Amino acid sequence: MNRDSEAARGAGDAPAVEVRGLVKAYGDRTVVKGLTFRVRAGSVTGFLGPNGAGKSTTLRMILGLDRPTAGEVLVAGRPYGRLTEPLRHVGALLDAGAAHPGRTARDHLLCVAHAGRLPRARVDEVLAQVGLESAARRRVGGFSLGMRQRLGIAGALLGDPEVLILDEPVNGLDPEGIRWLRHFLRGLADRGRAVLISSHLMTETALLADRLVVIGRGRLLADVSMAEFAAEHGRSRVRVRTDEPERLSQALARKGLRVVPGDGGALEVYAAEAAGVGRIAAHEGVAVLELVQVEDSLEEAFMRMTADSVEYGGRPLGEVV
Ligand SMILES: Nc1ncnc2c1ncn2[C@@H]1O[C@H](COP(=O)(O)OP(=O)(O)OP(=O)(O)O)[C@@H](O)[C@H]1O
Repeated sequence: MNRDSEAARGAGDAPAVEVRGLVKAYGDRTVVKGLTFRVRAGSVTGFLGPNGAGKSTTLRMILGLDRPTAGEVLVAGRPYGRLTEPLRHVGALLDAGAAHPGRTARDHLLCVAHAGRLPRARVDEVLAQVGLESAARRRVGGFSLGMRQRLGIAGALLGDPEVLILDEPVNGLDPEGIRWLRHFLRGLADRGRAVLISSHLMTETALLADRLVVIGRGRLLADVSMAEFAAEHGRSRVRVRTDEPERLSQALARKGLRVVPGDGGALEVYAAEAAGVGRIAAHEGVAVLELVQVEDSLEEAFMRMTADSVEYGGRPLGEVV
């Protein structure tokens, strides 16, 4: 049986990564506080949280680079340290700047393959997979950030792993690079691999992931599909502008709608439909100058969800909710 069908067969069985009650304390400071979540085969999971939420610490524990204070992580059903051929189970990109600048891309990957006792033939395969064949004999020092990301991903793929973990993979990628990454990761997931990508930006995660694990201050805030997150947290409001805002505001409030002042003298009406707001205005005899249905962006929903857990955050000006 080839690895693709093996991995596909794994989909739906045991989770590719299982994080159970994970805790990490540095001295008297606990930065990961009882995290439990799963990363499934066949999906791209976004691991999302504001700066300092504990993402990198968690990834390091998944990869056996840091020891949990409590709890455990299982990769393919076992702790990382008990995997006999770890690079065949999980590949990771934690720091795209890790390659020696004086080495060529190919030599860098040959070193990684050698250290991991992986076949040399994989080097040319992964270079082709990430589209770096033509740059294989160039020194890494001259690479753009996007090329370094591709090289880092190539390194993570050397063992043809079931699980791919990428820390902030979008850093340095231009829109074309992001598009490439989306298709690339989707392709891996479609072939039954589990992909976990960390980020502190919802917009870029939404482009790449079909599942979301959101953390804030070391705690789990959500473990949902992208579609569920959008359905639960995307909020709809109506922006309406009139030359009699006071009167319209009172009329809307009488109907039980929550109204707050918006930009440029407009009113923001929460949990409302534009047609309903238009009818109330007509009934009140107030001229409507602008009437727009506004959907909250996923980024706004994410920021609201993590508002209490931003380490060095300030309160946004004009907060209306
Ligand atoms: N070796 C360490 N010793 C002490 N504190 C640490 C150590 N490593 C991380 N921390 C702290 O743990 C917290 C979580 O850090 P971590 O790097 O895991 O967050 P993150 O979510 O990856 O953030 P970012 O998006 O900024 O990379 C931070 O407050 C950080 O200062």
